[in-house]
Amino acid sequence: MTDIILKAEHLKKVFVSGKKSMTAVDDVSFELNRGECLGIVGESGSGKSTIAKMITHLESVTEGQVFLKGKDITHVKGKALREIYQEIQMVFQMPMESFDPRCTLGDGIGESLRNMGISRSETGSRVEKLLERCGLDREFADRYPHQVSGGQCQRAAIARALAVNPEILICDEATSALDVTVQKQILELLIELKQKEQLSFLLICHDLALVQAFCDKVLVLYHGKTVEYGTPDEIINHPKEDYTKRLIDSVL
Ligand SMILES: Nc1ncnc2c1ncn2[C@@H]1O[C@H](COP(=O)(O)OP(=O)(O)OP(=O)(O)O)[C@@H](O)[C@H]1O
Repeated sequence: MTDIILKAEHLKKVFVSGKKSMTAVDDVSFELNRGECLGIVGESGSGKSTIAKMITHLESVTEGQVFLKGKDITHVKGKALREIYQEIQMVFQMPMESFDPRCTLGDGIGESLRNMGISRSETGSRVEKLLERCGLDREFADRYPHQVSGGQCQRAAIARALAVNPEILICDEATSALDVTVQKQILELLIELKQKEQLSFLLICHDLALVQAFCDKVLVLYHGKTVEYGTPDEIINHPKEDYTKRLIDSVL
């Protein structure tokens, strides 16, 4: 039996500004199985990040529902919302910008642990383990964001996301700002986390080669609507819709 960890049903987001309204996401549904990766692809402005933001409550949901392990989390607040933050973490495109330049990477990675009341020494040893899990030596804990490369900083950002032991990682263009070799190394890290630790992923990206290598299912968005939803082989090698064909031609 498949174990559905995250499910979206008929998600809709309308942004309202004065008298104008704009539908960014329109009737999007998907399922993410535990230990799998769902890729969300589509041109700029198609609504990919808005979906991630609705799931993580950075944006409210206009219509539809989000279920985490069967529980409706669409409108939860307070303690229940804090629990969701522990289960679902995000990794963004610009790792340098996501760390405070005045703090060491170790401080950044350990912040959520200290907020949970974990002692400084226990936090320190957990940070070292997290760094090692993400392929960085423990001495990186003492470095500042400007003292590491983009790839190392992204590893540290993944370590920070993993600190609260989440079950789902949402990677929003997490490798886009990195050069090709480093992208591959980060992808290998994500594959390891998926295979060894049964982490589940939502991968928002433009890179269909990455989608092919890493995703179990793919959702293609166009103007906020689902164009296709299937396996990478179905979507990339046998696209049914013209939009998907054009998208593939433009990036492969
Ligand atoms: N807070 C907001 N207020 C109004 N409109 C917004 C807001 N956030 C996003 N939008 C609009 O919603 C649409 C979808 O944006 P979104 O960021 O989800 O696209 P995307 O597919 O992630 O794009 P990209 O690949 O460029 O990051 C865009 O037209 C965008 O301008």
